[in-house]
Amino acid sequence: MGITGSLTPDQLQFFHSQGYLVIESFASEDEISSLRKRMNELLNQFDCSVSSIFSTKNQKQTTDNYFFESAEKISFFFEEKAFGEDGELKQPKELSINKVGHALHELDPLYKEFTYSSKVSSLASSLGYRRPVIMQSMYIFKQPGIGGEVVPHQDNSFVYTDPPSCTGLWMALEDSTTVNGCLWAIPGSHKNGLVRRFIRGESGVTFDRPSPSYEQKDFVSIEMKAGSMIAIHGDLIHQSFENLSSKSRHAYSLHVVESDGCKWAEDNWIQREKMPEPLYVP
Ligand SMILES: O=C(O)CCC(=O)C(=O)O
Ligand SMILES: [Fe+2]
Repeated sequence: MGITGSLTPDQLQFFHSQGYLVIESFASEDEISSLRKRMNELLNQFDCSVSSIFSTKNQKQTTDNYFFESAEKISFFFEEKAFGEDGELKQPKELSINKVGHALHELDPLYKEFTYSSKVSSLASSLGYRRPVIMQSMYIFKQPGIGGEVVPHQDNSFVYTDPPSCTGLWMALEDSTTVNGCLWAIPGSHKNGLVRRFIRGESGVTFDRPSPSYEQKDFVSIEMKAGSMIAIHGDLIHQSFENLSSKSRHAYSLHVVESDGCKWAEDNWIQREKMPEPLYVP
């Protein structure tokens, strides 16, 4: 298909030594505003009053099913702190959603166009993918005041193939700073391997091991301008803090895996009838 890589040798060297790489101005202002506008339309169409996530009977089962089914849908997940003690939203739904996922990149034409664009393919090609498949997409809001923390983790724990092959592609749709909850990572931590997996079993999802504890001093903050993309090695330890500021921190996040010679794990939380189309084939 003639996909050529877009990264320079210096950029690749940085990625391999540090476990991440920020690519500035990956998306244009027009692309960012149209992705944001489209998300606003999707949010307006979302009727949370009829949503099954408000059901009180069999809450765990309902929540688990909503999560599992989101693998092939455009589903909405609330911020934990979105609700008051009365169970009602404390602010409008647009300011209550934590994320939208996990098949946005396949089902929404605009998100699909961006995800399957030559720039995303070139980036995947640079990173060495032969037959890359985007297994999940998320629009992450990190809402003002209530945007929840994301505890230290490795993306390979959630998006596992044998051998591991996940890379996170996370694009800032608004400036992301230490004030509104930017990403933090332990540079080089991808060299220490995968520490645990997130497994789907009979009674839901669990981690197979407890999390190690990490020292905050080992993390560096990764501030990014709107339109910048970060590629995150699947074994890199990264996190983000709660957003207590008055500014949101929207991002579009993709997780890509190799489908040529790497096997999707049958105990990953995402199980699909049909794998998504690869970005390109060898
Ligand atoms: O958006 C965040 O704060 C974290 C997202 C993340 O860890 C990911 O997309 O892999
Ligand atoms: Fe992550």
